[in-house]
Amino acid sequence: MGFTEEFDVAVVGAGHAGCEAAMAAARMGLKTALITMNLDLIAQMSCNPAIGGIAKGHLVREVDALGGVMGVVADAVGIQFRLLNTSRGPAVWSPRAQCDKAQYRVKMREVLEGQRNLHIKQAEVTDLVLEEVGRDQGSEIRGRVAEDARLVVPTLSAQNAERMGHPADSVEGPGTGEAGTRDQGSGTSEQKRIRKVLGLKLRDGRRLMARATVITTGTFLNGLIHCGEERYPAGRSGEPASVLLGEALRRLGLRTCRLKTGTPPRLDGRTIRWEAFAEQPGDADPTPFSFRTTKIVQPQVSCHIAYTTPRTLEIIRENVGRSAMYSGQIEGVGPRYCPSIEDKIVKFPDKTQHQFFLEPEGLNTHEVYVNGMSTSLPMEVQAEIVRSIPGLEDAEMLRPGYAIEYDAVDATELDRALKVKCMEGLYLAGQINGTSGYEEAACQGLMAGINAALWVKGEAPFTLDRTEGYTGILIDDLISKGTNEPYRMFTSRAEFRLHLRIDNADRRLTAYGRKLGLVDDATWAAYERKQERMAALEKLLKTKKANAIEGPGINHPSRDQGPANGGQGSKIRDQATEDGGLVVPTLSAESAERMGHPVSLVELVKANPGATWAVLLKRPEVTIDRVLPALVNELRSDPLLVDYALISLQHRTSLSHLDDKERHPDIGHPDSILKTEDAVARSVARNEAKAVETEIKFAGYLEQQKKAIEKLKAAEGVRIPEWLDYSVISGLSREMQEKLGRVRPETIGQASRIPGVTPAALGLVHVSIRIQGEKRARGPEVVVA
Ligand SMILES: Cc1cc2nc3c(=O)[nH]c(=O)nc-3n(C[C@H](O)[C@H](O)[C@H](O)COP(=O)(O)OP(=O)(O)OC[C@H]3O[C@@H](n4cnc5c(N)ncnc54)[C@H](O)[C@@H]3O)c2cc1C
Ligand SMILES: NC(=O)c1ccc[n+]([C@@H]2O[C@H](COP(=O)([O-])OP(=O)(O)OC[C@H]3O[C@@H](n4cnc5c(N)ncnc54)[C@H](O)[C@@H]3O)[C@@H](O)[C@H]2O)c1
Repeated sequence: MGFTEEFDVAVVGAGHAGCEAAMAAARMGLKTALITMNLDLIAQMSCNPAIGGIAKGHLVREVDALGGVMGVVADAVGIQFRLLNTSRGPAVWSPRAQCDKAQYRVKMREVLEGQRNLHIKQAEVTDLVLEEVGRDQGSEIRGRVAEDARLVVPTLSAQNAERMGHPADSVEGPGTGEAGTRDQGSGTSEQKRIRKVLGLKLRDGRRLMARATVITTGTFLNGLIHCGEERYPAGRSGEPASVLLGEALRRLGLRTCRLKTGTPPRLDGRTIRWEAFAEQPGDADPTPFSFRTTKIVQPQVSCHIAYTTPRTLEIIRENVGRSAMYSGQIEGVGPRYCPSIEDKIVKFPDKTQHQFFLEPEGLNTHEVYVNGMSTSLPMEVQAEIVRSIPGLEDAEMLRPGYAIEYDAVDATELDRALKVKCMEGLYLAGQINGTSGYEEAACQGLMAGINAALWVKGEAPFTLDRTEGYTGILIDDLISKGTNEPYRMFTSRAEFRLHLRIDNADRRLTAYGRKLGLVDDATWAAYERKQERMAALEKLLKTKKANAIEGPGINHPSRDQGPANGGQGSKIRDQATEDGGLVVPTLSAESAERMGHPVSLVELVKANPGATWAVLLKRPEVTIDRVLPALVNELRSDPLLVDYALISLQHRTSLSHLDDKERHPDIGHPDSILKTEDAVARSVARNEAKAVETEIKFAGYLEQQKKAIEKLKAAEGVRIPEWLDYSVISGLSREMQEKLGRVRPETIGQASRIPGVTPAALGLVHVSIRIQGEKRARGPEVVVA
């Protein structure tokens, strides 16, 4: 037996899921190992060097609110911040940042190395060390049979076995397991053996024993890269595939599927004729991801917008048969929402051009990411496509695009804690569960790391439901429905969008993070101060009557538009008639006048004598950005509210061009120029104020959603016991038995979201819980001969 080490939690893979999982377990006080193939590629961005974006930004905010690290790291290395979707309501605003890709890795490694209890190791994990602890959920324990996934006999020291709560003799000696059993796709988890993971085998001969394991191997399991007719095994370009671990996981008998994703070519920026493209600068006052970030330190850069030409489309059409995607070479299903360029041309033949973005990969490199041009066409065709775009005639390709196929596990094999149902101590997170995207990976990693730690501590799992966060929605979707294409988060997946905003992620989740031990004292104190600030602002707005107003910018909505006011030609509504995701609560002065509405706040105040600001804020055309300048004196005189006075400051468009001498913030003077850090403070203050506005403006809708949430929670409250036997429920069709048996939903609510499960079937299940429960309580029936 080689060198063996012991840990509480082992995390396999240091991608976006693995980093969060390992940090969470270590911060919860457990001795944690993070094992990854290459230490220099920790938190590598396999593709787009950007974090966030629509709905993904929500996930990053939730990770941050719970005490995760993705937001803090992205803020530290972000080189272009943009708040997306601001022409729509606050429910769907979402932060995005282009990041310095190399710096992201360096910063994440620094964070990991600074964490007590966390041991980072470079190694390839090839196998699991397992023992069998029983069969069927709730069935009797059938003796312990030591075996590993490859049926190589593991041994465990008596001391270690005892520490893990087993009699030492139960794990020594040769295994007698059923050789090579594959229990794949049987549809009835009752038949599955329940096994426990004791540790991991590494390729270098080491063993690493752990009480819980989180596997986060991304696209590496049996990864196969395709570039035109060429194909070869790899985990990502330049990195080996994880073949042995892939085989070991297949032998566990879990249902798996084959998925595909792709990446575009990268260009040398020195060979691009930049003046041919429209520049797209970032926001002047960047919106950070983390509630903890007070300053954006990196110089900010621009991206550029480009379009395909008719010649580009012609080249792709002529060569589409040579794309690995269309030649039949790729079996895996690709991401519908991040299609390759050849996919776009085949699926949308009427579109005459496609937009893409030229994005710098970092501050110290000339490498440029061609966002929107993912492809698996042969390299020479890729070069031709690039050259067909004016401005890229001489562009040199640093790396070609490619597609990759990989194994993913059917997430209906997991419970809500992301634990494999038929295994003890084994958790899966990230792309291995069929998702696509760094943020989708990070939120799962965090939840799996937390739950692995809780399991080791002997505590109940921590789960989130669909009403609490996008993280809860993602996990519920995965474990209830599984996926047969890479799963990506969208705001449209949320039933309660107005309730699940980026601005209130901390209100929704930080108390949980605190309880779990992931939110430190300083963060908690800052969170509490923020709640006080917002409560004070709400109180001011609800009590202060808008009798007389003065101040610059308050009379003309066009002059003081905040980010929510970008919608042009929007229709005014007497009431905000849709949720915050859809309403554009503003109108241009011109159209308001045409429609006979008061556009001047002064006029509005005159027309509503005695009304409080909160009452006026309920009107769609009145926004907090317009109201706060009128309250600047009150804001400045209250230490709790002074930050909100920042909102009335003006700013320059490009922060990176600000000279120190020019920076002289003078709160209350609207023509002051902001310092860089004030720009962040301003965006933070604006988002807080916007949150208060949203709560006031949409109070009616929020109340309605609250009722719907309570209803959903009631359905979630009806638990389906693990012992429920679907096969004996009279009237339940075989199809329903198969669907319910495969997922084994935890609640009636979850059962209702399994595709194809009918209300009638739910009724039968509901009744059977009682009938079978009473039967169990009576005990086995005695048959008298
Ligand atoms: C080519 C490509 C294109 C992509 N395109 C898109 C896209 O278009 N849209 C999109 O949303 N997402 C895309 N992604 C996906 C995005 O990169 C992932 O969703 C995200 O990185 C997943 O995070 P993760 O933590 O699950 O895995 P990863 O970030 O892939 O990390 C996996 C980690 O596991 C380690 N590892 C693997 N096997 C072992 C082993 N046996 N032992 C030890 N360590 C191991 C690896 O070294 C790595 O550190 C793409 C990925 C690739 C590779
Ligand atoms: N699309 C890809 O090719 C790709 C590749 C690798 C990874 N990913 C994963 O997906 C996520 C990003 O994918 P995506 O394509 O949906 O989102 P994105 O972040 O690239 O784009 C989100 C939205 O912003 C717009 N947008 C794109 N680039 C922009 C820019 N430079 N500035 C401003 N707006 C821009 C897009 O049109 C889209 O509406 C990443 O978080 C990553 O996990 C995507």
